[in-house]
Amino acid sequence: MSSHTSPAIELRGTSKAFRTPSGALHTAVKDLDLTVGHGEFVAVVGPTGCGKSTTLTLVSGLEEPTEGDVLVAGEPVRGIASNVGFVFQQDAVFPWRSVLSNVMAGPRFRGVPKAEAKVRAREWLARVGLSSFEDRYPHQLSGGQRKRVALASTFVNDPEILLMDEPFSALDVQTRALMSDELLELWAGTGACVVFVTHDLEESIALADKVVVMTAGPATVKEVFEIDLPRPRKVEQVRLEPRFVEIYREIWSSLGEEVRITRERGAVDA
Ligand SMILES: Nc1ncnc2c1ncn2[C@@H]1O[C@H](COP(=O)(O)OP(=O)(O)OP(=O)(O)O)[C@@H](O)[C@H]1O
Repeated sequence: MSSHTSPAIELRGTSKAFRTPSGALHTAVKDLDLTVGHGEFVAVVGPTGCGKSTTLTLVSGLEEPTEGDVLVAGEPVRGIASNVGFVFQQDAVFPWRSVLSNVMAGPRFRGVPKAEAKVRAREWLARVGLSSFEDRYPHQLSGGQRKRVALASTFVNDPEILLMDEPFSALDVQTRALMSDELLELWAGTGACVVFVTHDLEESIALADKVVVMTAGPATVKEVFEIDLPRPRKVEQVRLEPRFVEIYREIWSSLGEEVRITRERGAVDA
């Protein structure tokens, strides 16, 4: 039974090793301890290839840890749970379904009657500003609009946990800032906790309550920074504040070191 006295997500001494095609073991995540509270927005930053996505796949139940525990609401993760939503870099939309049908799909799969699923889908389409696009197909939308469909399709299922893996990295800079603001607005009303993986330190500070810096691979938590910027935030405004710049410098001095280690390894491997 899940309990609100337990954190939303807890990884304890978690490791994950993959068998490579040559038969060797590759450790992607090692002795990782991480706690995410209910309703908390946590961003995870780290050098490329360090194990950020693997950490998300462990929380999602798509992969099992080799060692240690992965708990959601105090219970070990077994398979993909229905209270977890995902948004990835690639838009997880059905190309053959209209916008409305895409947003209805999650509730329909969960057994919600068609009429009710339609009402809920329309509510979320209104919130992401796509009411007049409900009959369109994904290929008839811009990248930002497709991302809004993906967000509506995720939030319509009332997820308690939202896992996001570089969701906005394929978007242009302006659309990216708009989507970040929209995400904050959508999230604010839900009480869901978010784990948001990104390469972009500015994005992580603008969005999150906590920024987790991962080490050069295998991933483990190096440092956790509390982001004491007030909410509600607008990403384009908050990044100009002196406190933002201070936090950026502080985190970069930790993250930059791991990025350098990763680069130097790359130079040696080359
Ligand atoms: N299924 C797999 N089999 C073998 N190795 C894997 C597998 N999945 C990931 N890896 C390896 O584990 C390491 C961590 O990968 P992961 O995708 O978690 O990193 P990341 O930090 O998300 O990377 P990026 O920032 O570049 O997206 C990498 O070296 C990757 O090659």
